[in-house]
Amino acid sequence: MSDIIPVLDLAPFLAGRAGAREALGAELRRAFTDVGFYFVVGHGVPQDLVDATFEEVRRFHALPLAAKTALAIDRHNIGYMPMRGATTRFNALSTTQRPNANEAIFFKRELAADHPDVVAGVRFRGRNHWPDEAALPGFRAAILTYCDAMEGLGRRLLPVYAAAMELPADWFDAAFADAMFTLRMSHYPPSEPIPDGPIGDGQEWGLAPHTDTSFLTLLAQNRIPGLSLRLPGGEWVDAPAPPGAFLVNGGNMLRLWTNDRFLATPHRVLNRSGGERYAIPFFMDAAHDWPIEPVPTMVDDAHPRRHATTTYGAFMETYQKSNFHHAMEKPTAAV
Ligand SMILES: O=C(O)CCC(=O)C(=O)O
Ligand SMILES: [Fe+2]
Repeated sequence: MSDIIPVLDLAPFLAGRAGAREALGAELRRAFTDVGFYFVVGHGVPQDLVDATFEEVRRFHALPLAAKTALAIDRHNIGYMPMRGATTRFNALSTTQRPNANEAIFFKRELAADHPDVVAGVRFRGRNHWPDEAALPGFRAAILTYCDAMEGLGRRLLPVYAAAMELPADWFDAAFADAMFTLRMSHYPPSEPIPDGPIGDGQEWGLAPHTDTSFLTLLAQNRIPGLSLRLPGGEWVDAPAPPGAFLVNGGNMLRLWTNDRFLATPHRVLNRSGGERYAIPFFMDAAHDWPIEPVPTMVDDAHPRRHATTTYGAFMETYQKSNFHHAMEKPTAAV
């Protein structure tokens, strides 16, 4: 399936086979030490659901622009971000100050109007912006179903992450009981040559090189290529897309939890397919106020603690200001 990216089969673990969690944990640890990406198969998510969600992202972006801009992205980072609405600035990898050539709509956990966090205006705990049911029948229900399936898969993976860190199986359960998550539904038009420089091999980036912020990113396999990732040796490789597998990686939050012992591998998108490309990454993190710090098994004399305790809310506030035009106070230098 892939020579470079390890493939983890969840089926024996989900069937309750003795020793399966520990065996997968060892594979996961190797994946995050050597590559920073892995495929998961035997995950229990029906392919029909993935196919249906790709169809929904295509339907959404085919709406008239006015219907999309009516759902404009807000301070919770929920809603529609227009084409070239973000510039990757947060990390030292970025060679560009040029905005990314994609548009996207972001959804988070569906919260009721009377949820205490909504009432209190807690940042990143806002309400989703849905298109009119008449304009896009069935869209909301389909997206909620996909988010449930992704949250379920993320949750099923947590005991394996605990095994990879030599922690008890339930170590992450409480932290992720009310997990933060974001479904990003992106549209990348065919890449355009740019007149004034060698960025992206003379093309405009669909998404410039970046690391994710997440603990866990679940990326449904794409029939349209365009994603590449940077191996620890510095070489960029195109991500293969085996059918039925999810491509999984971790971001800055996983580094925080693991005291920088697990990789957050850079990746980028350039849509040279000649057609439209869509993607539906699902990002998962601990609850909004959960204290996030290096787990005890990742700190020792040889690996002194490298991060102060933070929370999703505090971390993301800083990140958003640096990268998303709608959240910016002033342009920030790369850090
Ligand atoms: O479009 C893709 O395949 C990946 C997107 C991605 O890396 C992101 O949204 O963070
Ligand atoms: Fe990413």
